[in-house]
Amino acid sequence: MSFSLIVFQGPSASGKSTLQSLLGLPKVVTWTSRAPRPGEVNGRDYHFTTRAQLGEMFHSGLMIEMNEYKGNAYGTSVQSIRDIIEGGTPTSTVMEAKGAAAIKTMFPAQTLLVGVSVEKEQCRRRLQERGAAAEEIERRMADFEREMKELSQCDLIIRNSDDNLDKACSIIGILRQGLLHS
Ligand SMILES: Nc1nc2c(ncn2[C@@H]2O[C@H](COP(=O)(O)OP(=O)(O)O)[C@@H](O)[C@H]2O)c(=O)[nH]1
Ligand SMILES: Nc1ncnc2c1ncn2[C@@H]1O[C@H](COP(=O)(O)OP(=O)(O)O)[C@@H](O)[C@H]1O
Repeated sequence: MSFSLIVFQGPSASGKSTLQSLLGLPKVVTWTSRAPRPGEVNGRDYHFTTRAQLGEMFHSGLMIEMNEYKGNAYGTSVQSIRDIIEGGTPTSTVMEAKGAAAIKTMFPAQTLLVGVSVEKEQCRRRLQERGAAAEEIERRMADFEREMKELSQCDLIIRNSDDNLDKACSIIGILRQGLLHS
């Protein structure tokens, strides 16, 4: 396996960040206009910024892609992806479907798109447990079916249901072995 960029894609609370952490590779820190959640750290979880600054960066050619998700803007810097492709050290990131497709189109041979699937009601419960407000939960659940369909663009799909975490961990373990020892 010669992939240098692993992109996790899936509905909100499907478990993208959980599987990304289990994979244990360096992470691309992307940019967002959304407010930090409790416990999130600027520069570690995201570069938190304003929509205006993100737009300026995009129009100055500093961003490889910028996409909208549930009323907030998200984007990946050109430099962060260039560093990975040139450096060759496997690195991971999480993205919504359009950004993931854009990166795959730009770097097809280096990018592995990993879809994360889950049942709708489990997803809703996880969002509730994460302490999201009811309105926020409904906003994030509104496109659940579409987001599940969009997983068809992925190279592989990991089912991360409540009863399947062990198997999901095993798949991530195999993936890690393959990425680090190829
Ligand atoms: N296109 C794109 N999507 C991103 C980027 N960074 C994060 N995302 C995606 O934006 C969506 C919302 O992320 P977030 O607000 O952290 O909520 P989450 O869905 O609970 O992880 C998720 O699908 C992320 O994978 C980025 O740089 N570009
Ligand atoms: N297989 C699983 N079974 C039960 N809970 C899970 C599982 N995977 C993730 N979670 C929990 O679901 C919540 C959302 O996971 P997270 O990785 O933050 O999702 P995402 O990054 O897709 O928004 C977290 O509280 C996480 O601990």
